[in-house]
Parts: sequence; structure tokens; C-alpha cells
Amino acid sequence: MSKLFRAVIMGPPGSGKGTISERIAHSFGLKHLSSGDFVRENIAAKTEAGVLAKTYIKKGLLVPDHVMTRLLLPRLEEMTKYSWLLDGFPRTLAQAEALNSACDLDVAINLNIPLETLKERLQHRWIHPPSGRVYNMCFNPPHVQGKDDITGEPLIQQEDDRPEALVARLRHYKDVAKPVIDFYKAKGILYTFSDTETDRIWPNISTLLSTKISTIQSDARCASTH
Ligand SMILES: Nc1ncnc2c1ncn2[C@@H]1O[C@H](COP(=O)(O)OP(=O)(O)OP(=O)(O)O)[C@@H](O)[C@H]1O
Ligand SMILES: O=c1ccn([C@@H]2O[C@H](COP(=O)(O)OP(=O)(O)O)[C@@H](O)[C@H]2O)c(=O)[nH]1
Repeated sequence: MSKLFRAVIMGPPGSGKGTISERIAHSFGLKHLSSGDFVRENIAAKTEAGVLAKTYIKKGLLVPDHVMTRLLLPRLEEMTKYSWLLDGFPRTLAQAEALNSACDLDVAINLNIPLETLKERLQHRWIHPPSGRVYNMCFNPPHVQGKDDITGEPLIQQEDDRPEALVARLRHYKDVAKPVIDFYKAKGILYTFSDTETDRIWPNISTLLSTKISTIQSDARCASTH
């Protein structure tokens, strides 16, 4: 049995986490686990964590660490047989330490994208809240403007994607993300990518993951023959 591969992808709002996660999941057969999707599922299911999380999201806040960790770690336990990419978690050091106690990571991908690019992208971001599917009028528009490609249901723009809301979100992101970035740098698994275009970043991420995944599989083969 080849060793499983586990990775996280981090970056500020609009940096392309969701977009790149979909490409990684498709290209490498990893499960794409999105903390935002887990939150939305719990809100829709009116679980205790979902009801609590909704009160924070309505104020444009992050969900508290203990709620997020309680919501997320049981989902990871369902995934012990899969290689996965976790998108949107951890966002704080406490979350990174909780994740570290639950499983080992092979790679932490960090997207370092300029503010102007984030503003531009989020101004044109439209989402289908029930599914979390993401569109962009410039980068990947829906077939029918304002409608989700799969369900035809209406798309919305998130309040906190507005440029004036973004600066505050970014400042908060930088404050909480730095200790997480340092945590993974100290573990020697941090890989940072900086560019304004995902299409230019993608080949570098793809090469990194191809190398890492084939190394793990060849190590596993060696281990199984000794
Ligand atoms: N790891 C997390 N810790 C705390 N809150 C989280 C976490 N992940 C998601 N959330 C909450 O769920 C909401 C929705 O998450 P999602 O990632 O879909 O949106 P987002 O944070 O606006 O993402 P983006 O980075 O794409 O702008 C977030 O705004 C946040 O309140
Ligand atoms: O090179 C890119 C990558 C993404 N996007 C768009 O920018 C927004 C933010 O992307 P995503 O939601 O993947 O970023 P995240 O917030 O998940 O980091 C979305 O509307 C994407 O369609 C873009 O315009 N160019």
C-alpha cells in the first residue's frame, strides 16, 4: 500500500486556494477538503457547530478555533484511507497545532499574491453558496451570467469581497497567518508561490507535487520490499 500524501494550501482571500485546489485534486487524485465547504454543510444541517459558526460568519469573522477544530478533525478521521489537500484550514497557529497532533503533513503550499491582484479578483468573484462553486467574470465566467453552471441557481457576491472590506480582512489574515507560515517553515515543508497569474504558478506547484508524491511512493515501495 503506497504511503498517503497529505497537504494544506494557504493564502489570503482571493489568492486562488479554491481554484488551485480543484486543479490539484483533478491532476493528482487527491481529495479536496475545504474548510469553507464543511462550515457551509454544518450551517445547512443546522448542527450545533453550524449554528454557532453562522453567528460569526454573519459578522464577517473567522469561526473560533475550538469550534472550527471540533468541526473539522472528525471529518479528517473519515479520510484516514485517502490522500488529501486541505484548503482553508489551518488559518491560525492553534489550528495548525491541532492538525499537527492529528496527522503528519507532507507539504504546506503558501500563496503570496499582491494586494491589487486580490482586489481585482474579488471584485469579480461570484459564488454559488450552497455548493461553494466559485466564478469570476474575467477568469472563469458562468455559462449564463449570474447563474450556477450546475444548478442554474443564482450566484451572489460576498459582502466581505468588496474592496473596502478586503483591506481589513487582509490585515487580519496577515496577523494570524504569519505564525502558521513560520510553523511550517520550521518543519521544512513550506513552499511559497508568488505571482499574479494562477496559470504561471500552476506548473511550479504541479512539478513540486509530482516530485513529492513520486518520492513518497518510491520510499513506500522500498519499505515494502525490505
Ligand atoms: N480555518 C478556519 N478558521 C476559522 N474560520 C473559518 C475557517 N475556514 C472557514 N472559516 C469560516 O467560514 C467562512 C467561509 O469560508 P470560505 O473559505 O469559504 O470563505 P472565505 O474565508 O471568504 O474564503 P476566501 O479565502 O476564498 O475568501 C469564512 O469566512 C470563515 O468565517
Ligand atoms: O488566476 C486566477 C485565480 C482565481 N481567479 C478568481 O479569483 C477569485 C478568487 O479565487 P479563489 O476563490 O480560488 O481564491 P481563494 O479565496 O479560495 O483563495 C475567484 O473568483 C477566481 O475565479 C482569477 O481571477 N485568476
